[in-house]
Amino acid sequence: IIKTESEIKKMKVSGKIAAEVLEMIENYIKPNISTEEINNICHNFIIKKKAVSACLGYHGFPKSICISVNDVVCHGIPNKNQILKSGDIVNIDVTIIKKNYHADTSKMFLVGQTNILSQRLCKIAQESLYKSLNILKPGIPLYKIGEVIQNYVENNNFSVVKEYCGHGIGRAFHEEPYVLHYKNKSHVILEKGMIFTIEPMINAGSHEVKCMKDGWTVKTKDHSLSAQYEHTVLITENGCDILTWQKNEKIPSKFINK
Ligand SMILES: CCc1ccsc1-c1ccc(O)c(O)c1
Ligand SMILES: [Mn+2]
Ligand SMILES: [Mn+2]
Repeated sequence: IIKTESEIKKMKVSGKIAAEVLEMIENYIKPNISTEEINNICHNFIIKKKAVSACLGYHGFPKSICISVNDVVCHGIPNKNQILKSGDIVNIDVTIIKKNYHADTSKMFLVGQTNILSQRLCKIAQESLYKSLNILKPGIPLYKIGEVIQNYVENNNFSVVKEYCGHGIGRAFHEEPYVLHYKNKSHVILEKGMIFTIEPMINAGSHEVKCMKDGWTVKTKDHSLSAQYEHTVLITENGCDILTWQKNEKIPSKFINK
């Protein structure tokens, strides 16, 4: 769905708030904090920004953000008995609504001392998102996103989760176009004014996942680590505008359009 100029203005405001939640929480991500506490800190910040969480109550989700630790792929439920420890890798996924317009973003946080595999998995996951962001402009086919991500991830001996995808976003949390993170044959062509997320989930082992009995928590089938990064992007005249960009976020120069 193509957004009008006034809708784009509102989406930029929402995107900034969602990015600020992830910037704000950074200093709290240390050993011995519970994921429930992280949820509450983020919830209160969102309220202070006169916004609301889009996750709370969405299909019955019980908390305000998703926190997915280690082999949890996505939709981890904040829990007072889940205490972060040194070596954990943690995805915090934030979706807020401000004046009816959504913005959705997530990133990885490394707790204390993490091992080389954890660091490499997070790096490749983030770079796969950046490589896809770098090709975005009106006229390119949507399937190029999945092609770029899957090629980069598999060339680095990791795998791409297939069960979950990126999505159009605006007045609704999820709308067309749906954005696959692996090779596909979508006929959709990117147009100026399109707004959607790209949110690749990358596993250290097999791409296979399974949902836990709580009906939410998704884990890797082989218990390997998983990492995810997500941005909400706007397709512009000559490229894209990352609406959930963080102030100190930088695309390593090797990914800047030559
Ligand atoms: C907790 C929100 C939720 C519930 C069912 S799917 C989902 C979700 C979580 C993170 C997302 O980035 C997303 O697009 C959807
Ligand atoms: Mn998200
Ligand atoms: Mn999303």
